Amino acid sequence: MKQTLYPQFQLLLVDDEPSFLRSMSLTLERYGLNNLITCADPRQVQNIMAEETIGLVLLDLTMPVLSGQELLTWLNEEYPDVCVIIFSGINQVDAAVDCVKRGAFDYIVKTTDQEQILEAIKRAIHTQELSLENQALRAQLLSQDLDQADCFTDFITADPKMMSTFRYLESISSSNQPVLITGESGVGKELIAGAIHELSGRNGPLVTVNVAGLDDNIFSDTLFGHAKGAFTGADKVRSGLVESAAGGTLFLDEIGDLSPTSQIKLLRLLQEGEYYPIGSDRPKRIQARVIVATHQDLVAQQQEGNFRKDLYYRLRTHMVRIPPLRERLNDLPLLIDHFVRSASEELQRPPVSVPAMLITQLQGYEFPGNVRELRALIFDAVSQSDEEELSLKPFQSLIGPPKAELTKQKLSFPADEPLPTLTQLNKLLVEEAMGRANHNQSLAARMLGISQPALSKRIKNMKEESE
Ligand SMILES: Nc1ncnc2c1ncn2[C@@H]1O[C@H](COP(=O)(O)OP(=O)(O)OP(=O)(O)O)[C@@H](O)[C@H]1O
Repeated sequence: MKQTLYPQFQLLLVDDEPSFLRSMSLTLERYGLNNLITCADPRQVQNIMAEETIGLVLLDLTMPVLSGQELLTWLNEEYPDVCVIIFSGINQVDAAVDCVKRGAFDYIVKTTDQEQILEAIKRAIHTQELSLENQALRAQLLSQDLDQADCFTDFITADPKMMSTFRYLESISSSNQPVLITGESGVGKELIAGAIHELSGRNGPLVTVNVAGLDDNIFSDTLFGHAKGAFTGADKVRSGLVESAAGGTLFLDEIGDLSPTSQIKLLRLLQEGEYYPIGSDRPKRIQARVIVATHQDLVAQQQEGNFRKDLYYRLRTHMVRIPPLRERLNDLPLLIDHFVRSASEELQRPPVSVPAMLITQLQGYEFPGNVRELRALIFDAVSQSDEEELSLKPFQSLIGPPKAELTKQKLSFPADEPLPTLTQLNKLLVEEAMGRANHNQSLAARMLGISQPALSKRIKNMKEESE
């Protein structure tokens, strides 16, 4: 019968002492870790890595010819997705810190008891499995229908709505018409602008201008440039950013904040394809595609008379809305994993594991700052974490203190009375939470450990049942 191998990727055990290799492989196999390759010659590691599918390397620190440190540095550069655990005969803090800085997942002293060694290995396997699962999911979702999935790799998502947005953006990639990107602050509009630019295959640069707070003179000067002597201080010709973006893309961020006069100039630029540098009567042609973004509701802005209707209609030829994070909570695990990895890399720390309850609890949070807020929280949490688990401190004020453990004593059911049904208990809990939260559904949902839409559905069902 064919033996089942575990884990799904191979573990590579490298040590110049054959006796340690033998005893360690026996121990690992005894605990069901049988997908193992051993190597007593560190010079062979490069070949093995190239030929096999290694997910975790257990590496001896002190070896002749090629030290564990050298190999670790090489592995971290060539195979950054592979976890490396360092084994060493020496119990030295300096050595451990150095290895972690070089990218080791953990540092273990050989004399440490076997349980501890196995725990570290299991943790590394778990981290690696999650990461492979996430990679596979993304690859599957991205490759399914997209022709240019590479252009979207910076935007982490597995959300079906975002996938159809990506497909739409692919379909308009060769258009010269403007694209309007809407969505709350921090949802990733700038990342999407970058993806649109890449998709277009234009050779010129992507030039970004935040137009919020620019008065009309600065807007015109920044975008269109000026002729020599156009105004006091204009002692030489200045070409504007429209010209810098020639052959590429001009991305105007925060377009909802554009002044009324600048709105007319932008409309003319889009309609005529021409502009005048300040102080010049010779028009220039725009040779860039324009992308604009805003977190404002342009329809409401228009109705209030703050944004020109004709400009809005010109801009919305191609329009995409990026949903807020609370509308695509399924992306939370992917995003958390991504930010934990980038934060660990940036802070030069081994990756920490993420407590599963964090994701459940964050599903009740509104994320007013969207992905930008999540990113900042994770970076803060990684910097405050101990070696193994992501610190929950930065999340405490959002998700509340850890839930008190429910004990039988706290729920008292008199033995001589019938038990309440689950439906009754459900109703009681919902009513209690809504009362405590002063009828704020988001807050109540957080107390109950469910999402706000899930609570809203329950309340609706309860109402229907009581009618
Ligand atoms: N889906 C995502 N995957 C990875 N990182 C993301 C994602 N969405 C946003 N980010 C990150 O969150 C931060 C904010 O993103 P970005 O600046 O693109 O948002 P925005 O919608 O343009 O915000 P604003 O309206 O405030 O300009 C950036 O650091 C960005 O890299």
